[in-house]
Amino acid sequence: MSVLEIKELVAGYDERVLLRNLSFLVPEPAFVAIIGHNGSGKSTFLKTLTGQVPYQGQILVQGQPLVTRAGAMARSLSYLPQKNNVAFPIKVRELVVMGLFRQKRLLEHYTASDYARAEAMLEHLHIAHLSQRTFTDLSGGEQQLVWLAQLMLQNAPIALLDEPTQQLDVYHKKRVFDLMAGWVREEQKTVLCITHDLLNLLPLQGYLLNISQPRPTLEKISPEEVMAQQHFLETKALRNV
Ligand SMILES: Nc1ncnc2c1ncn2[C@@H]1O[C@H](COP(=O)(O)OP(=O)(O)OP(=O)(O)O)[C@@H](O)[C@H]1O
Repeated sequence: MSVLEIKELVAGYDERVLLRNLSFLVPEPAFVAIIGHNGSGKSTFLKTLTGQVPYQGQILVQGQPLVTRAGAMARSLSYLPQKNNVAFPIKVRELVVMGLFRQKRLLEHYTASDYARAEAMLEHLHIAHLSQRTFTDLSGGEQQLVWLAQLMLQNAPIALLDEPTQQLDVYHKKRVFDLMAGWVREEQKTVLCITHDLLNLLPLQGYLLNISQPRPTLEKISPEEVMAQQHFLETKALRNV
């Protein structure tokens, strides 16, 4: 059974089709970098997978059509949007422990062992020192790392990430890509990650999906392929602008 299969997907907004006849198959757990020009439809694609955008065609998640499995979908997919606002002061550890929500019943309290798992995840991401801080006081980059900790705690088989390294410094960009690659390798997760940081992809194993291409397909990551796609993006303007 494949992890994710997309067949002839067409999606977009009123009057405006952004994704046309997109087809690809992720046969086994893998890292997939989704690249493309600004406005090419990368976020729209992840929103389609999370049921926020209407579509035609077929989306099979672990062999099952997306439409028929609204409840099950919550367990299969985790999603980190590009903008994720928190309007009230909350401690970092409280936000991270919420990653366990799938395993809880409504209004069930988080236990000491849940908090221990949240703290261990913060440790894994090297941000244990932020645990007691108020989330809204953190820098943009620190906040991104906290969201990543929450997402990883969700432990879904497929993680969808919309530019998770956008606000990070060069050290943390590299670290987050290493973490995602390790997650695929060691925990057999599938990661679909939107990024403009093509050079950070060079050492990784996995695939590129360039949404700006007329017929996007999964291309194996290699230095040559990364450079070819970088050249394509540098020299070709977005078609429908
Ligand atoms: N809810 C919406 N209704 C109408 N148009 C929208 C909506 N959301 C996004 N768009 C438009 O769809 C296009 C694609 O947006 P999308 O966010 O998917 O691009 P992207 O490839 O993720 O871009 P970026 O690299 O800049 O994040 C944009 O032109 C955007 O303005």
